[in-house]
Amino acid sequence: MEGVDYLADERKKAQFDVDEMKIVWAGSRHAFEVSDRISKLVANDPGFSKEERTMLPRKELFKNTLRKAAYAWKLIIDLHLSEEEAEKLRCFIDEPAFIDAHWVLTSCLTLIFAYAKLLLWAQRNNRKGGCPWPTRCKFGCYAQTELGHGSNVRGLETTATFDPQTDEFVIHSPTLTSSKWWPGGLGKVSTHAVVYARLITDGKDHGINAFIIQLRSLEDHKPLPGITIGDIGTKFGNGAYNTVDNGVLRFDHVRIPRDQMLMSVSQVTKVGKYVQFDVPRQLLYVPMVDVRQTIVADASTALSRAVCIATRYSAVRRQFGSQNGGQEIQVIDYKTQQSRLFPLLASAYAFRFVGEWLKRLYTDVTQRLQAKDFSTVPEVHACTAGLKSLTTTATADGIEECRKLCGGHGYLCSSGLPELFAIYVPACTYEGDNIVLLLQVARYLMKTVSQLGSRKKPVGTIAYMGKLEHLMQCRFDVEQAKDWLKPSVILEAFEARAARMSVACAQNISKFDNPEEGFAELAADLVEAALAHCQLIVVSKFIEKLQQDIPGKGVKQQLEVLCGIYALFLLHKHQGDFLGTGYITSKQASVANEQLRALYSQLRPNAISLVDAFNYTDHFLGSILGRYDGNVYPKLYEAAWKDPLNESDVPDGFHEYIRPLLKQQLLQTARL
Ligand SMILES: CCCCCCC/C=C/C(=O)SCCNC(=O)CCNC(=O)[C@H](O)C(C)(C)COP(=O)(O)OP(=O)(O)OC[C@H]1O[C@@H](n2cnc3c(N)ncnc32)[C@H](O)[C@@H]1OP(=O)(O)O
Ligand SMILES: Cc1cc2nc3c(=O)[nH]c(=O)nc-3n(C[C@H](O)[C@H](O)[C@H](O)COP(=O)(O)OP(=O)(O)OC[C@H]3O[C@@H](n4cnc5c(N)ncnc54)[C@H](O)[C@@H]3O)c2cc1C
Repeated sequence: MEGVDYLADERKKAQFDVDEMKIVWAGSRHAFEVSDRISKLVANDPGFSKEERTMLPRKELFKNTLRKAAYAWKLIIDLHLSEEEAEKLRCFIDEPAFIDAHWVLTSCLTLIFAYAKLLLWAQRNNRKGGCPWPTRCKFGCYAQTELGHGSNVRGLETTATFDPQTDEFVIHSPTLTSSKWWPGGLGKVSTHAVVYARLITDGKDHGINAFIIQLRSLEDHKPLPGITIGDIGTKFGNGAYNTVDNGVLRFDHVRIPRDQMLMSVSQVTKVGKYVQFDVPRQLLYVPMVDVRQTIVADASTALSRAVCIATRYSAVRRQFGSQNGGQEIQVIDYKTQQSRLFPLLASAYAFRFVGEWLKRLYTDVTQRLQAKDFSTVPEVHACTAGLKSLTTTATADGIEECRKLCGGHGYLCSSGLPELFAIYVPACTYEGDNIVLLLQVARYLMKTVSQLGSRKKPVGTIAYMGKLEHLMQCRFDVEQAKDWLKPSVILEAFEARAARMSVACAQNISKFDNPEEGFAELAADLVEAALAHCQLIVVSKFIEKLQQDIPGKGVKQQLEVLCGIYALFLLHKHQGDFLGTGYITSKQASVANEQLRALYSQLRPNAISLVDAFNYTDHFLGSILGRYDGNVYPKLYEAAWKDPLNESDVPDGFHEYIRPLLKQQLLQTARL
């Protein structure tokens, strides 16, 4: 970095080896090197400039995204980038694009293909030597959601009716509400789609299945006969997610060959016989599990960006307290600023580690699926659904909090925060609404509690339920603030809270004659119990990370501080749960808060270096407030003049609208 470093004094305060922390954040030395190299490649290439993105009209914006995607594609080929490098390229280009759904979702379709040797379509194409979907010469999207049906997948209306005469399925959108609505990449780019539709043979409805359907001509890109496609319209925020062509799609009796059904869970034979395989139907939902775990991994990236911006700016910004004409106080030194900012910094690290763990859990389940072992599917579904919900809600709220932490300047697009929020906030909705997903976790927990008496021992993330008797009775028996730093103490507190909340829900449900009615009535409590369970997972994975060998001067100590802040901040925020379930007393809660304040003070000198450890380029941050060198004011001033409104002193429309008003006012004044 060239020029004066206005944050140099802050950087000198660090009590740990920042370079080693960069490796912990990246996951490994290799991951760091790839990430560092690719982020610099993107930052130094004017082809990936993000300037003016928030000022472009939609059509120009979208065209620019197509240009960037094509350019990225060319780089991947010319530079022979590996999958890992290409994935980093996608991340650092930092522009949601039609291609995201293609990359993310088609990769898990590969899994379905690999798993299901039953896939006739794939077999046929392999025989010919051609490459079946997914391939880089076609663009795909994931067309599940409809105008009238999103969360309730079983309620989808699109039909796939088998015609044994021609050995084809007839794909149809019978109502307006059955129009596919939202799929990213569908509106203007995709040539193919994985379409979820109700399978009908011989007049019988067999529920939802997936089909691969060509949508557009590979010659002139026009929709194929019987297919209507378009973009669904401009979305929230300037720039932001408007780079993506979320689309609408209708079918008018479109015919596709029988072998374009994804026959991983069931099959339709040539004579129209429906055969269900001896595998769970939930395998059809595996793509959602895959994307959810990716979203968890991405949450730490989005949150850490916002936190990096807010932390650097909080060290630059000064308000009040000037003595004898000296400098005012850095806002980062206010305890209120620390109590809002540092838990977000700790959350970014916590989400990083839980994301790494979830990836391993997901890799494990994919290997098991190939060996036809479905035993861990329910747990992986609960973990991906719950952690997707927890991390995206906290990240979206956290980005908005960072905007507020930056005062008025945070509201400027040049702070990078409004666009980051607008791009990120739909993560709370896509790939499953966050409340709907927590209710899935709650179902899993209620099932676990109901099976506790049986011989089935709870394992994995619900293993703690196996010691329910102890967790229902134990009391927190330490008095000193520093006791709250012991991992065993923290863990037991979170386990007892989660277990007690689940058991209370189960007991209340059992008071209803109909358990489904009880579940519906108690849904709000169940969501809180599910959240408590998910928070326990995040805390326990952070603690597990600390049990590893972590090299580098002071690195482990900083992570211990962050872990303590994450856990004690949650304890403070959800004090009602911990007190209500009777595990701690109000005195102990207040002692925990005392410890939390002490941890904020320990973190303070390391704050800037802890965000430097994310190793983000200024290009990726896209924020004047978060600049590495802290040179905020001159750059804000300079940027203001680049706004199109400042191209002339007298704005367009002045002579047309304002001047006549001024004249009128002058006349009125003269008359008086
Ligand atoms: C890197 C970022 C890129 C970002 C790109 C973003 C692109 C966005 C794409 C999308 O948004 S795609 C569309 C995503 N849509 C959804 O997520 C819909 C949400 N709804 C659902 O997932 C499900 O319908 C449901 C709400 C989870 C379940 O509904 P329902 O109660 O009707 O149950 P069933 O469907 O009958 O399921 C019963 C049984 O199945 C288990 N289960 C549910 N989902 C899964 C799953 N994904 N994996 C494994 N198992 C699953 C569920 O727990 C039940 O189990 P049992 O209780 O019977 O044991
Ligand atoms: C940017 C973006 C990209 C997307 N990309 C794709 C894509 O590529 N492919 C695709 O198929 N889809 C896509 N989607 C659609 C997305 O998956 C759905 O919008 C999402 O699953 C939520 O469903 P919904 O819109 O039906 O919400 P709804 O279910 O209608 O939610 C509305 C409200 O009802 C509540 N609610 C719903 N059901 C329950 C319940 N059982 N109990 C309690 N409360 C409930 C919710 O919490 C929410 O508050 C995308 C959406 C967005 C915003």
